[in-house]
Amino acid sequence: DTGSAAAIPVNPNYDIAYVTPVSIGTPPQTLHLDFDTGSSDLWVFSSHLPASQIRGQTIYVPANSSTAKLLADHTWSITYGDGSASRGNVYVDNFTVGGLTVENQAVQCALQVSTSFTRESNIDGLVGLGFSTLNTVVPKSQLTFFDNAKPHMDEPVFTADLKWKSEGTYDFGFIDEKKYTGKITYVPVNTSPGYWTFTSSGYAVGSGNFSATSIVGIADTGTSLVYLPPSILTAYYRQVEGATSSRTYGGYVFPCNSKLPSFTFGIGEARITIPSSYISYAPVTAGSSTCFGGLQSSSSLGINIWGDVALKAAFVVFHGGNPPTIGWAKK
Ligand SMILES: O[C@H]1CN[C@@H](c2nc(-c3ccc(C(F)(F)F)cc3)no2)C1
Repeated sequence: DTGSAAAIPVNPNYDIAYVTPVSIGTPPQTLHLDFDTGSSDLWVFSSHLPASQIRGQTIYVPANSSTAKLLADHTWSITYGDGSASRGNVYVDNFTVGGLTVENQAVQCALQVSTSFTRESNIDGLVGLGFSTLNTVVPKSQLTFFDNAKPHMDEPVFTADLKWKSEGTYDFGFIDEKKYTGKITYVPVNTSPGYWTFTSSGYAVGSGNFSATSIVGIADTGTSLVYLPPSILTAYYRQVEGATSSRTYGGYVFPCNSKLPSFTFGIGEARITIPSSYISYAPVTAGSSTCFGGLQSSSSLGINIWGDVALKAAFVVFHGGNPPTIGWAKK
């Protein structure tokens, strides 16, 4: 089996997150979910939520699905990197992404979501594509959509082709040669942390020399920006007129009309270059002439994160073989 579905920016001006249409249950209920390789819970806004916590999201109503079954006495609770959170109970139902169906997928129904989820009216929930060891369902943890689908897939892979301010694609079960140029460079993945953790071979700022240095980080489709060690940030932003690390805005900001260098990172011998336009991420507040950078410091996170600002510069293969690997190609 294979599947292919759109990755649609939730905001027309800034790539805060991407959502993908999925079908759940019988008859199918279509929701738009944020595919997140940095977590492993599949949860949705549901009919169990108080109306006060719903603001335009589409909800999943298990009672309206003839194939929904409650997973009795199972609950879940999750908190994301930005402090947003949700919790609830668990059903199993048919779950389809771009023509690829998993029967008896655990669909975690929200009974409570934090205000940041309520405010994000274009996200109806998340599909975790991390390793199933991170799933929060108790007393028995559940498998991700990818783990459930893998045995039925032509190849045990999914690919991310995210795009700057436009619609990209998530493919499941096959690698579309038309979506990239040159070759795909695969590197090992350390699955122990439960994320797609790999080691980049170094970086370069603009047209400067490549600095060969191992950067351990995660490929996280659910994170908007790139978070790297302070030394790399200093090397980058010292090339940007008027750039400062702002306590007010919680990161590097600069005048929106400043000229920005590109940023290149290494995958083995291969090089992926993030264009400067991706790094001038967004005005700090609507209409401001001060912009927030797409590269920020990971010093407060304890982990380096290659989020959407990096991922959308490449075609990325999440290969769920034994052992799993991650592949990067230019496009
Ligand atoms: O936890 C790490 C795993 N991947 C990262 C992630 N973060 C979110 C997220 C999505 C939507 C929202 C909200 F709608 F604004 F509330 C908040 C966070 N999804 O994946 C961080």
